[in-house]
Order: sequence, then structure tokens, then C-alpha cells
Amino acid sequence: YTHIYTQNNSSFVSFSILAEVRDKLCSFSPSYEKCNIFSEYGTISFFTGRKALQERQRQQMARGLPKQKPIPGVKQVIVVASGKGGVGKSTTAVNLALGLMANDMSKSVGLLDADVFGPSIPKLMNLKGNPELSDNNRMIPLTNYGVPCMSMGFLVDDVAPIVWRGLMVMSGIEKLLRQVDWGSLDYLVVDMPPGTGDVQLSITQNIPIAGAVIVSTPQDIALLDARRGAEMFKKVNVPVLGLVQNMSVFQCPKCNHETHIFGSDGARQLADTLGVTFLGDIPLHITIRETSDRGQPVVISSPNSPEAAAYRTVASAVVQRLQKVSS
Ligand SMILES: Nc1ncnc2c1ncn2[C@@H]1O[C@H](COP(=O)(O)OP(=O)(O)OP(=O)(O)O)[C@@H](O)[C@H]1O
Repeated sequence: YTHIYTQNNSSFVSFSILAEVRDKLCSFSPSYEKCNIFSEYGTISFFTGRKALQERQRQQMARGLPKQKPIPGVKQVIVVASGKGGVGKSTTAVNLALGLMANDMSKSVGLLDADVFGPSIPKLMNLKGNPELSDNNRMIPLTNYGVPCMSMGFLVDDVAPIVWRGLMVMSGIEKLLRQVDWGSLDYLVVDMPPGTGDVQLSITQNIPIAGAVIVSTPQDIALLDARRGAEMFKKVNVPVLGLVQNMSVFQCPKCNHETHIFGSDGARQLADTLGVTFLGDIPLHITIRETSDRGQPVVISSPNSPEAAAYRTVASAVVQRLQKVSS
């Protein structure tokens, strides 16, 4: 989209005037295509279309991407992403962070909830409250289970809907990336918002990322979006550490019968097709859901369970891949 912010509610502006603005814009720049117009609450938006988008990306690449600035004190940033919402990205991010620590207690791990629209880390990590400010005026993360966490959920009322416009989202992200005092961390696990839009791109362009972990269920529709996610990271030169297949098998707690509710091997096959590593399989299990809802992630609350073991396996595969891509 191209957004034009108006001072007044643009529903007072007639569409013929908007069409004139659009046509002027289109004549100024070949990267705008004539397209539909819609307006809401002070914003006029144009669909710029695929051709225009590609042209803009090409121009941006040619101009050079924004300079990435590391997060002070953080050695490696691992982003956890999914193309589609609700596939278990946040649950994986939390248990991955805890799994990284469980595998090697000498490592310090932090968790950043970049899902500014639907922050779930506060609930998953059983954390509440407002961050205090450090001497250098940066926010001090809230800590549980030894993992310092930062989330937009600590900064806004948890029942207030997060209705933000593009620029506000970017400044929120900027706050989370730049104004947090992490101390010293070996790994910062970032729970990304679902999808492959501006927010995700802006994060990848602003900080150096050691690698991306993509979470998908084996279902076709999720895989399609996971593929888009992987392609996006490749395009912006972020190493794809691999794919995690979530909810691949459900084992009936009563009779132990196994059912592949979302399909069985789709993410493994997608990893093969894309030439990326398959990092592991997480079963669909009630313990994972229940412990997440209680704010006691399974890696912490049932460390001897097969589910916790599955997350620790993913964590060691991630570390192996990190070593490989950074060598
Ligand atoms: N392997 C699993 N077994 C059982 N439940 C799971 C599993 N993984 C995730 N869930 C549950 O599925 C729901 C969605 O998970 P989660 O919030 O992690 O997804 P998400 O991809 O981060 O969603 P969103 O896009 O909304 O942020 C949660 O209720 C979570 O407890």
C-alpha cells in the first residue's frame, strides 16, 4: 500500500479528489500503478500492486539497505517466524529460549516479543508489570525462569486493543529493539509477528540477525505461508536456520492412538524442497497447551516429558546450525 495521512477524517474528502492525487502520484513515479483507492480515518491508501512493489524493492536494494545496528550486549539474535498465525510460533519461541538454556546452563538467553499486535510472551512466561528504567534510561526486561523478557504487552494495558497505524508500529518496534537494557546475552530469541510484511522486513533490516527459525504445521495452507517466510529471509540475506514442524502428530492420552490432524510430514518435505534444515518435530499435545496457558512452559514444568525433550532437540539443532552459518 501507499498511505497518505490526512489531517481530517478523509471520509470528508471526495473520491474524485483522491483519484486526482493518485493519478498525480502515478505520473510522478513509475513505481506506482493505477489502482484502487480506499480511505479510512484520515488515511488514503493505494494498492501499489505486485509490479510496483517489485520495482520499489529493486530500487531499495540498489540504494542499499539501511545500516544494521547490533543490539548492545547481544551476541546472536535468533528470530522465530511463521508465515501464518496460530501455528505455535510463540510457544516454540518460548520453549526454544528455555531449551537453549536447559542444554547449556552457561548460556544467557533473552526473549523479545516483537509481535506488537498480539503480544503473548507475558502470558506464556507468567510475567506482568511495567519495566523499570536503567541509569541510561533504557527499559529493564522483566525476568522469569532465568530469561529476561521484553514485550509490548508490558507497555500497554492488556485488555486494550492494539490498534496502530504503520508509523506507530515502527516506532513501537524501534523502542523494543533499541531502548531495552539486555545486559549481556548469548542469544536473544525474537518472537516475530506472523506474516511477511513491513514489520518483519523492518526488523530484519535494522538489526543483524544470526538466523531465522520458521515454524509451520504440516497443513498445506500453513506450508505455503512458511515458504513465503523462508523466501523473505533469503531475500534479505538472513540465514534460514531451518523449519520446525509443529502439531504433526496427536497421541490420544487414553489409547495412545496417533492421529496426524494437520498432515504428517509437510514441513519436512518443504524443508527438503527449499534446501533448508529440518530442525525437529513438536507433537500436538495437551501438556504443551496447558502448561503454556498456565505460564509454565513445558521445558520448565515437565522437563522429563517427551514434549520438553522435543523442544530441547530443536534447541540443539538450532545451535548446530548457528555454528555452521557463522563459521
Ligand atoms: N504443539 C502444541 N501442542 C498443543 N498446543 C499447542 C502446540 N503448539 C501451540 N499450541 C497452542 O496453540 C495455540 C497457538 O499457539 P501460539 O500462540 O504459540 O501460536 P502463534 O503462531 O504464536 O500465534 P499468533 O500468530 O497468534 O501469535 C496456543 O493455545 C498454544 O498453547
